[in-house]
Amino acid sequence: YKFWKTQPVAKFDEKIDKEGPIDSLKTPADIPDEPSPLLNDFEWVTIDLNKEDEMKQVESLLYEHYVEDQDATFRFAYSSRFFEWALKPPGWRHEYHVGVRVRSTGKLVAFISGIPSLLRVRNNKVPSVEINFLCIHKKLRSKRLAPVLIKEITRRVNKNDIWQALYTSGAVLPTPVSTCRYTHRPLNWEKLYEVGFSSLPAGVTKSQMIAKYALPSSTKTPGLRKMVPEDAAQVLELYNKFQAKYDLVQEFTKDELVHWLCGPDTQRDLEDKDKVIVSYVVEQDGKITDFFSFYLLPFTVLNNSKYDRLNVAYLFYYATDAGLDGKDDAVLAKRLSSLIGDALVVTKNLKIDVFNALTSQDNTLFLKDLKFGNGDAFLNFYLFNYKAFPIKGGIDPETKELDPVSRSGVGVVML
Ligand SMILES: CCCCCCCCCCCCCC(=O)SCCNC(=O)CCNC(=O)[C@H](O)C(C)(C)COP(=O)(O)OP(=O)(O)OC[C@H]1O[C@@H](n2cnc3c(N)ncnc32)[C@H](O)[C@@H]1OP(=O)(O)O
Ligand SMILES: Cc1c(COc2ccc(F)c(F)c2F)oc2cccc(OCCCNCc3cccnc3)c12
Repeated sequence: YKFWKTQPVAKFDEKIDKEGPIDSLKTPADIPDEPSPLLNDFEWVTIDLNKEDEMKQVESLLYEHYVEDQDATFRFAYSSRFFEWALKPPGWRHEYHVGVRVRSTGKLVAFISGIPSLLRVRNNKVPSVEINFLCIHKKLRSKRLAPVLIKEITRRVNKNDIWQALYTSGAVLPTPVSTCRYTHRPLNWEKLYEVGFSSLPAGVTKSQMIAKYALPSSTKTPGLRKMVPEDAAQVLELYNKFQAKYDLVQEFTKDELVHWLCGPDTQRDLEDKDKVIVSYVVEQDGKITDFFSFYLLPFTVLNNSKYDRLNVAYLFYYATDAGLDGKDDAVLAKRLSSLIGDALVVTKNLKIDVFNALTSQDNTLFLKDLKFGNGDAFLNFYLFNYKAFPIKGGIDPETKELDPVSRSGVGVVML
């Protein structure tokens, strides 16, 4: 850890006595006005995501060079439409969209991004940024460029008097504040089998697997309907009450909640199947008692003769007033199984192939019941320049199996 050893992050197995910033003596005046030097052939740029061609360049860089599964069978296919949502929430800043170009050709070869976020870590409010989409062209890997990108976005963020960050990664780095497990609920099992994601257990036929994952064609929750921006005040109140139980939470203004759950203004009138974010509420007697949301982010299927794309939905934020008294988990589990069960029906009808969820939030209460299978990968949550006691990730630390009893303290969902 030649780079991470030099950063204000908790060292591995470091015992901490209290929670809070690690470095807290700097002010923006201490921060350099200039970026670190790059190798001569390269130059720093601020990407202007309001320019279609620059948005396209970010999309293309990540389309070819972003996160793959370890067998290099699938790669995330983030689109410009997704970045309009993920990288331009209320309060977004151009300077947090950092690129590296080849000086002579202008080719974009690296990117890293940040968005402003007000975190709550247990009882402390932590103004921060969420760092995501760190990507270096495959031909420029293992040249220590990642630390340079991380230092540059840190410099730009510090200049604005922000000193903490939240990020996730499959990579193991010093030091996760929480670790969650990937889980998957097949919707189109046959396609998952044909692309090599799902396997056929011994002694089971394909039609038995297809029957196992069958779903009703319509939802069952009375009062379930699509969310509209006018619902935001009630949804925000419900979200805040429901998320109060978690240790790591992203706090939203009403405008931020509308952005994250209803999408950018420009995408409001799209059909659900073309949206990046889909949200539903349950309204009973004029009162919103529940909501759920999921985002749509496909995978490119690498070298498969029949399919080149996998349609994936990811569970995003949800809440129900069934769980607010915190007394009876059985009532909460039953309500969530029914609610998220309807989310499966909605995504199946949108021709989604698999519905993904982490073991965060209250998910371990319903994952088994709804036939989510455990993935073989984990997502680590990290805080930059902030010491925090470990936060439960919904899995048993030893066995890595789901932990429906102590559940998770992670309320935030990263894209
Ligand atoms: C206050 C504001 C603070 C803001 C900043 C907060 C921190 C944000 C941190 C970033 C959050 C990102 C969140 C996401 O986007 S996670 C998604 C990351 N992107 C991908 O996985 C896409 C495909 N992979 C690549 O593009 C490259 O492999 C990347 C760019 C990932 C590394 O490039 P490369 O493979 O060419 O390596 P290197 O030679 O340049 O550098 C090697 C050094 O980099 C450390 N490394 C490797 N992978 C990661 C990683 N995912 N997070 C943090 N550090 C990482 C590694 O431990 C080593 O350091 P050390 O072991 O020597 O110490
Ligand atoms: C990613 C991901 C997976 C992998 O899922 C599949 C992989 C291959 C498939 F063929 C397939 F059908 C999957 F569903 O299952 C998940 C379950 C819950 C949440 C998941 O990802 C949350 C979004 C992670 N942000 C992207 C990212 C990923 C790694 C590091 N940094 C950022 C995932």
